[in-house]
Formats: sequence, C-alpha cells, structure tokens
Amino acid sequence: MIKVVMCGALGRMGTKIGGLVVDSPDLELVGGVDIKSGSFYGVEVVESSNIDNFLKEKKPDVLIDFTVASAAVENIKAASRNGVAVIVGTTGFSEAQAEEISNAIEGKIPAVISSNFSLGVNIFWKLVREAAKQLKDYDIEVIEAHHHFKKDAPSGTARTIIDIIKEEVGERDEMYGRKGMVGERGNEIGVHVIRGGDIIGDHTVLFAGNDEVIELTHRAYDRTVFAHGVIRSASWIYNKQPGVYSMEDVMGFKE
Ligand SMILES: NC(=O)C1=CN([C@@H]2O[C@H](COP(=O)(O)OP(=O)(O)OC[C@H]3O[C@@H](n4cnc5c(N)ncnc54)[C@H](OP(=O)(O)O)[C@@H]3O)[C@@H](O)[C@H]2O)C=CC1
Ligand SMILES: O=C(O)C1=N[C@H](C(=O)O)C[C@H](O)C1
Repeated sequence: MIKVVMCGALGRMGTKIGGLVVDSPDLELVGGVDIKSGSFYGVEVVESSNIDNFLKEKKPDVLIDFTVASAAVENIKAASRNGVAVIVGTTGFSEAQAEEISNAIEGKIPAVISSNFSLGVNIFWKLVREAAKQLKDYDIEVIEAHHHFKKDAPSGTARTIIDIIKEEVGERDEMYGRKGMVGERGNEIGVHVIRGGDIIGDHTVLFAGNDEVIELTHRAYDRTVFAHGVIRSASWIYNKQPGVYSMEDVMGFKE
C-alpha cells in the first residue's frame, strides 16, 4: 500500500481527496496536516509546525498538498528533507516561491504539480493550444469564475491557459479588466476574474475574429473531478525518479 499524508486535510479539497484515498485499493491514508490539529477519516491531523516529526513517524510515500502558497512551499521542503514524493495542487505561487519549490524538488524527490488535476481541463488545455496555434491574429480573452472563498486571482488554471496561449502566439501584454477610455485594443490577452457564491471553477477562452467568435469553456460541477486526478497521480508517482512531472505524464498523453 502507498502511504499518503494530506496537507490541507481539513479544507475543501483535503476532505474530498482524503475520502477518495480511503476508498482507493492501493492507497493508505496515514495522516493529515493543517493549520490546526484535529482528525479526519479516523487519522490524526497535526499542525503544520510539527510536519517534520510527523513525516518521520508516519513514513509516508506521498504527501499531497492543497493549502495556500506560503504553506505549500514549507510543506514541500519538509517532504524533500524526508524523501517523500509530492502531489501539489495549490495555486497562487509567486515566481520566487515557484523557484524555491523547484530547488526543493529537482534531484531529490518526484513531484506532480498541476494547477488543475481534472481530466477535462487537461484536455481543454490541449484544445486551447490548438485554437491559439491556428488563430494567432484573433483577439483572445480569458474569463474565469470561482467561489467567493478563493484567495488567488487569476486562478492557477487561468495562469496555465495564459502561458499556453503565449507559447503559441508569442508574448502579449496581460490586460486585467478594462475601465474608462481604454482606446484601441492592443497586442494583449484580456483576463477577467469573477468571484461569487459556490462556483467550483469555470474557465472560458474567447477567440474573436472578424464576423466570428470561438468560445471554449470548461466547467467543474464538483471538486471530485480534481480529486480523481490527484488519486491517479498519487498511485502513479510511487517509485518514480526525482523531478517535476505534469498531469500529461500521469495520463500518458505527453506529445
Ligand atoms: N490543482 C487543482 O486541481 C486544484 C487546486 N486548488 C487549489 O488548492 C488550494 C486549496 O484549495 P481549497 O481546498 O479550496 O482551500 P481551503 O481553504 O478549503 O483548504 C486549505 C486548507 O489548508 C489550511 N491551511 C492554511 N494555512 C495552512 C498552513 N500554514 N499549513 C497547513 N494548512 C494550512 C486551511 O486552513 P484555514 O481554512 O484555517 O485557513 C484549509 O484547511 C488552493 O490554492 C486552490 O487554488 C483547488 C482545487 C483544485
Ligand atoms: O481554488 C479553487 O477552487 C480552484 N483552484 C484551481 C485554480 O486556481 O485554477 C483549480 C480549480 O479551478 C479550483
């Protein structure tokens, strides 16, 4: 059995993932970490300040992190110190934090890092790439909507979308909303963020040309779609070589 520790155990994603780990035939939930202690699915949840001792005691094979960016950096460093593979779904990292994470991982532990673990979004990203490749001179706008508790903006998924578009069409300015006399549209990608209610996660990419518009949309209706990708990644990462892997590696559709 592959032993799993869940960081952010008491959060929205942590509780979903914990339940699926318990139901998984090849994974064993051995504990949780959160900002406060407690328990979930019959296992202990310890405060993040105790993570090193907890990893030494529980000896997990995989640590899954769905917390906040600053906490995730520390949790990943702790996993690296203890030789534990990581699955990272947390979003909102600064460039400096992303570098700290890759320094902690490279040459030391295997990691799957993805701003979105749903199968649908991973296919959606491929569709966005193909559309951007073919429609380089169209105006492109990215619109994302999430629940009112979400801390980072734009979403990690939207950030990945923007990166994919730039890889295909070349560098463009990012225009976050518009107001007032904005003038003629420039060489830009418009980015629009909606926060409200309990929206799980919607992403739209709009390609506007003369006399036609293409809109690609993904909507998540339940967090289980992310959690399923996490479970698949946790089984996949076991015994892999150190380095950063993506969901494309996990799903086996890397070109
Ligand atoms: N990649 C993907 O597929 C997905 C990524 N996400 C990302 O996952 C992250 C978590 O999302 P979600 O579950 O909705 O958020 P939640 O706020 O519900 O869960 C995060 C949990 O981490 C806890 N936490 C906060 N600080 C620390 C700390 N220092 N150490 C340990 N635990 C801490 C929070 O406690 P408290 O509530 O007390 O602050 C909370 O229990 C976000 O970055 C989100 O964008 C979400 C869904 C899918
Ligand atoms: O915070 C969320 O809820 C989500 N976060 C991820 C992101 O930032 O892209 C993935 C998903 O959209 C839900």
